[in-house]
Amino acid sequence: MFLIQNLLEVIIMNVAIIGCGNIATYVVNSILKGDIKGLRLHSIVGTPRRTEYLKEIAAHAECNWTTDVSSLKWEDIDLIIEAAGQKVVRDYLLSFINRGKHVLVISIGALTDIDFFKTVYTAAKKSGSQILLPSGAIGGLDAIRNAAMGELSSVELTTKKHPDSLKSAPYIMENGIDMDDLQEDYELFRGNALDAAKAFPANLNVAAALSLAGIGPEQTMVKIIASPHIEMNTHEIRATGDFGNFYFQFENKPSPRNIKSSYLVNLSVLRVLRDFCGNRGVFYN
Ligand SMILES: NC(=O)C1=CN([C@@H]2O[C@H](COP(=O)(O)OP(=O)(O)OC[C@H]3O[C@@H](n4cnc5c(N)ncnc54)[C@H](O)[C@@H]3O)[C@@H](O)[C@H]2O)C=CC1
Ligand SMILES: O=C([O-])CC(=O)C(=O)O
Repeated sequence: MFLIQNLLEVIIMNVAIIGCGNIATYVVNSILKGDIKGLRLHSIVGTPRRTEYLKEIAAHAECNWTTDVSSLKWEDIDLIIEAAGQKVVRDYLLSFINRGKHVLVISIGALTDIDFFKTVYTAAKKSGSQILLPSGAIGGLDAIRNAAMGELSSVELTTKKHPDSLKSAPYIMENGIDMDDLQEDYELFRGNALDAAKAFPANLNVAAALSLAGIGPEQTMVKIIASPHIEMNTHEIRATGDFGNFYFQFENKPSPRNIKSSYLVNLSVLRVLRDFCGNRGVFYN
């Protein structure tokens, strides 16, 4: 086993990271510190305003910088990490896969469009690409998937976040919701995971991940609460089926670089990348 581990670690993959925000910065730091053996930083794609900080920390890495995904040097890249938002997934994921690249997708909300998901899945089977979907800010998806092998009758997610984390969401803007003077919990949204991931694209990717593991985006029910006194990003999952029922509660610290995202997401991406690179000999799911 020890020998196999060492052999696996010799295989180095060139990685391109899209996004220069919280998750991208965490991943770049992890690669540069040697926390993900098997990955070499090849390219970083960022919007001009956001690249400066990352350029400082990656100053000594021989890394290509670009502001445009289409200008990546494809032939040298093995793995692409999307840490930029659902639009990037919708715009580019299929082209990555058709080129045979492996892709880690963190903005899973884009995959709630089932026709898009099927197209991506079919293309990946054809090209041999692996699509890595971290569980992100939640967990328990193994239990959801297990339960879905039988009759999984209901899956519900209740997400509670501070209004500051939610106020730039399209749903808030479009409905002119003012949360500045909120004194108590306020239910913002009740609907399915498909609509939740669209309405709160930077907040409800968890709903998408949960739904794809279980009974799908249209059947998975979501409640979103703005909570002015809460300090943690809280996600509660309830599921019922012929197995019985379960309840998970996640009380996540917000990431220091982005209060919208839980720090657990960064750890989840790190863990998936380590597993993918074979740094661990055991596959957990
Ligand atoms: N699956 C999950 O549990 C979670 C998923 N997410 C997703 O991860 C995404 C990233 O999260 P954070 O790093 O915390 O957000 P962030 O806002 O700190 O960073 C996102 C970065 O992507 C950049 N970006 C946007 N479009 C781009 C493009 N076309 N090319 C290059 N860069 C682009 C932005 O300028 C920004 O710097 C979120 O937008 C959200 O969709 C976030 C938290 C949990
Ligand atoms: O980080 C979180 O708590 C959840 C989140 O933003 C998302 O799912 O997009």
